[in-house]
Amino acid sequence: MVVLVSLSSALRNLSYLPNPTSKLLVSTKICLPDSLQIMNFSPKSEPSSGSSTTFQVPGLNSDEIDQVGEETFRRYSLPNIRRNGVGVAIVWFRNDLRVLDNEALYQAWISSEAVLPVYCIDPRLFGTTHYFKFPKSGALRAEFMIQCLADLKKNLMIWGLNLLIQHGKPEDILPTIAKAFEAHTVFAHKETCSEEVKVEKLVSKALRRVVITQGRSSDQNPDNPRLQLIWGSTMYHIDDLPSNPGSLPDVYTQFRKSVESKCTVRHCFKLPASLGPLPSQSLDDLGGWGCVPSLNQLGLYQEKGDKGLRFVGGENAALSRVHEYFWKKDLLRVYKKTRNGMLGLDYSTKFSPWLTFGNLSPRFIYEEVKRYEKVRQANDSTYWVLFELIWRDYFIFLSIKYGNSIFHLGGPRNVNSKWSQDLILFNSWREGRTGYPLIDANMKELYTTGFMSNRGRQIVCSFLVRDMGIDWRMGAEWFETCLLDYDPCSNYGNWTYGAGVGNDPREDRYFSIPKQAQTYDPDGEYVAYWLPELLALPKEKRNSPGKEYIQQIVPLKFGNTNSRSGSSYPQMRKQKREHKR
Ligand SMILES: Cc1cc2nc3c(=O)[nH]c(=O)nc-3n(C[C@H](O)[C@H](O)[C@H](O)COP(=O)(O)OP(=O)(O)OC[C@H]3O[C@@H](n4cnc5c(N)ncnc54)[C@H](O)[C@@H]3O)c2cc1C
Ligand SMILES: Nc1ncnc2c1ncn2[C@@H]1O[C@H](COP(=O)(O)OP(=O)(O)OP(=O)(O)O)[C@@H](O)[C@H]1O
Repeated sequence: MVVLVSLSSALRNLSYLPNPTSKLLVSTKICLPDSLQIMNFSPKSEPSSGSSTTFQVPGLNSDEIDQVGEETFRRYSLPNIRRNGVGVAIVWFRNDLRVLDNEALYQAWISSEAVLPVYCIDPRLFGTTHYFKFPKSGALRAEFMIQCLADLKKNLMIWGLNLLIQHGKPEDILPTIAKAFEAHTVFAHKETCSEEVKVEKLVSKALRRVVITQGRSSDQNPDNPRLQLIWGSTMYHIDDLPSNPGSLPDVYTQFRKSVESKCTVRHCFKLPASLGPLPSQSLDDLGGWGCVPSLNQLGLYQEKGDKGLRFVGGENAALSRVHEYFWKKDLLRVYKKTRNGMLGLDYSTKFSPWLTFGNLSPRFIYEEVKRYEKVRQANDSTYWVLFELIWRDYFIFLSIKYGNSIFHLGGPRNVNSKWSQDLILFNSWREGRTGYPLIDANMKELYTTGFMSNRGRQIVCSFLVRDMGIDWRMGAEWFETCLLDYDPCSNYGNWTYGAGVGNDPREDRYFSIPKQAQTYDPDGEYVAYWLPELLALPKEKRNSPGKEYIQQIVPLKFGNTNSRSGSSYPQMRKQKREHKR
């Protein structure tokens, strides 16, 4: 009856089904690409200059990851809860690839007798970016997504369900499935940007055309399935905001103070003992459950990077990273002091890729911070993780307030500036060949791993838009391709902010490279890690190697000295106004 079997045993027996209650599941295999058949977690210690190994995030082995998953799910289980619904409900998984604190999944379960979880591999995700036609999803992010799907399928099976994986547009797939399964509702999480909202509208419209006749009594159920959208991506719920998103303050600090004083964070949704059963209908007409795709099947190829961070996708890895960062390594205690680092696993939480795919709920992080504050200590650092998550909320809500203007050149403030689209300059930035080690190292890290620190992102953004004068959207779209944690709201929100077309009260944010290097990479450890040719240089020369490195492609806007001391630059006046985020 209780379906919560050991994650370790489920992994070991990937081809068997842990839930004996479901007829459909018997003899079904989790169909995984070869690269996922054995997830071999091999944690390594911290990176150091010159080392060329990859470092897995989280740095736990597979048994530890399973154990953390099991313990967390146990803490969040609510075995006595009863469902009271009828018929079949569909869960359309989008950027909410988790079981815990997933309100769409919970609502589907409570309002039905059987739940069918579905994921659509939408070809539009693998098209090109809007203006500059870069790949819309780089191979690293696609690989992370594949891992998320495999992990979700596994967790759903543990809870008595499965994941139907289909290739195609949700507006084509969901109505067909709703019809075949006579579903009364498709539950999904609401998104905010126009591309995603457009798909929601198309799905909703297509569902309205589906007429379900069989087995329904008209007084109990509507004739056609409906799309029920649920809010679930932010820490503060949209319905709890002090005003509707259209009237929210433009400036972050005002937004933060307002939500902190007037709102509370809702509790996470707990889990019943089983989410099953699945609907009794056969999936034969749909070709079975579908496979977790391989990178090849998505038309992508990724050379294996041999250094830097390697994130593991999925909810179990996400929960394990929270456990590792907060409890095992006790790093939450010092987060505020370390968060501006650039090298290694532990200077910051690294939660962002899992937040983007919804493997991790921000409310869960909030509850873990509060638990840590009770059990261990509360200080500036414990608060600061929440402070940063409010930045994330802020950009999500701003995307509602400002709509498509966050993607436009003039940004939300419709600023009219001159920008260049010089491809020689842009490509030198993109490929890490600018002649500035701090820029080049960060861009190589992004390309190799799909990740870059927040400090690095601010520096390379400032360099591209302020020193090179390049159209900020080129930078934003390259980030869209490469980042594992790419999220339209945070990405375009931060880029408009950095380019001076967003809602930053300071319009002249300039990050001086020599000053940044001196403060955040004083011994050149970071640049030498990504640019091993600098290793042989004395530490103080690595960020200002002169002729020992490639020629600088542009001078810096406020002086081009690479002196280690930041105090004598003509740009100091500007630097004092650098916004410390
Ligand atoms: C130009 C630029 C582009 C960016 N693009 C993205 C993006 O596409 N997706 C994304 O998630 N973040 C983006 N960020 C924000 C930030 O850099 C990353 O969230 C952060 O580096 C992720 O690392 P972490 O999880 O270790 O962060 P931590 O420092 O540990 O912060 C914890 C969490 O707070 C949130 N957070 C922190 N800083 C920000 C911020 N400035 N804006 C929004 N949320 C924040 C993230 O969810 C993060 O996981 C961008 C920043 C810049 C300057
Ligand atoms: N999730 C998303 N990720 C990236 N870009 C998005 C997303 N959602 C919407 N956009 C962008 O929003 C814009 C669509 O808005 P709009 O209709 O104003 O554009 P458009 O008229 O096609 O663009 P333009 O007139 O600027 O060429 C596009 O730039 C599109 O790429």
